[in-house]
Amino acid sequence: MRYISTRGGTEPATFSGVLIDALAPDGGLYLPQTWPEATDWSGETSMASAAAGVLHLFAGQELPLDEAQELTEAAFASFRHPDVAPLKRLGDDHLLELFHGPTLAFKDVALQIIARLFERHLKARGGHLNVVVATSGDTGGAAVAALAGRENLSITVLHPHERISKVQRRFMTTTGAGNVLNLAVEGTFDDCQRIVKEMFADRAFTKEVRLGGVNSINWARVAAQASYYITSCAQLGGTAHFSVPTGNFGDVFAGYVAKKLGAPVGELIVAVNENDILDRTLRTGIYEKRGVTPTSSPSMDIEIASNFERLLFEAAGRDAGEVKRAMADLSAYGSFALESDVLDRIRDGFRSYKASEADVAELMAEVLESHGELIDPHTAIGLHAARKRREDGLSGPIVTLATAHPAKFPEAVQAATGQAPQLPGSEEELFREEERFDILPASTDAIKSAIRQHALLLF
Ligand SMILES: Cc1ncc(COP(=O)(O)O)c(C=O)c1O
Ligand SMILES: N[C@@H](CCOP(=O)(O)O)C(=O)O
Repeated sequence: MRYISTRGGTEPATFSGVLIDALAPDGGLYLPQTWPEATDWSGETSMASAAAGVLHLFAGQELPLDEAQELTEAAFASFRHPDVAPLKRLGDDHLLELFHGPTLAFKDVALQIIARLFERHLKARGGHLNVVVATSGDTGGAAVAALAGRENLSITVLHPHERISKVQRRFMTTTGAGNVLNLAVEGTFDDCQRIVKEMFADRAFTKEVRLGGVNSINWARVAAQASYYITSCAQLGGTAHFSVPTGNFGDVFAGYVAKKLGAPVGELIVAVNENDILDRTLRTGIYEKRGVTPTSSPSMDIEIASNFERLLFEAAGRDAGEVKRAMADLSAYGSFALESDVLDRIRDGFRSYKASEADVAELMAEVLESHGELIDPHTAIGLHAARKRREDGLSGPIVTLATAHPAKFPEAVQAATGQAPQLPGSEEELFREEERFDILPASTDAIKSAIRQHALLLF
């Protein structure tokens, strides 16, 4: 299996190459050169086995199946639930709980795997890697939990200053590990992501510090996340639709990948908060930036949905020219227009719904009252969209991805429900440990020099 860039400017790369590169050298995102033949996943109810199967499919002999299985079992050993991602029934709704990992969000699934893929790669090839990650709250914590203290790896996390929850921040800033650097950027998540992409675009810098990435720009992230779509369909015994709380479009794109691999994934519902750029795009065909508003679901306060580029490439018949045109328009004018045939192809598999802040609070309260369960604001947005879609006539099971534990957003959950969510287990220690982070302007040069200094201390 080889990988190509959505912008068409790179030689086909190997799975390891893509794992280490993260972003393609031409600024595009990697995708398999061709999709593998569809597989029958109907018996695949185990997360470790599904994830191993997917990784082996995409890596081929670079990661034999038995080694992949060992790796995914080790990755999920720290999860609090024996099923890793249990599927739960709530009246007419299905919730896929993806928050039983070390940092209580779905990001743990792929990050625990990627850390082990990196370690395996560095053991075989030598050298070190300075990982950089942009976060709107959850990827950062999951990456820190997965990489803190690992040999030959360092991690720098950029989060938007004062735009994430305290619990999210503490997951990143309290490890005390020497290989972790936290930078609070005076800007939005989109600024953090832009800075990461600008650093990757500077090939001299990338080589100098051996830059690595674990955001969903990294193909291995998206591939690993396809596994829970596969296990959900297997557990439900056939076709399932999915409602996905969406920001950077990585998770919902993983559903598209699972479908490409042969899993009976039905419709993919893009559930968004008041930062509704994706909903507007699916409705009008115009992707247009209007600025980001802070909401009670901060992880989804995103305007540049990085992985939409992968879908655009697919829907445009893999025309890299079309992708380059759209991305150039986005940076020059803050918007781009989809051709009508491209929009039709996207609408063929995807629908979108937006939840207001009032919808989110109302639904959190209703779920507590009707089912005695607390859900987090991101999950509430997914559930809201699933219910709307059912009202609009979609039949068959709709699985809502429960992407975070309610205790990551205690203020929002308590304000909506009157109940304070409890952190499971020893995470309460989070509030005893001292935080370590520096505040920096949203300047790529300032971040680069912080990374250089950190790397010099370590390697
Ligand atoms: C809790 C939570 N829900 C939903 C999302 C959105 O996922 P994606 O960015 O893959 O669209 C995120 C951020 O990634 C998140 O942290
Ligand atoms: N919501 C994310 C934003 C980064 O998304 P990623 O999937 O590209 O890592 C977060 O919580 O950090």
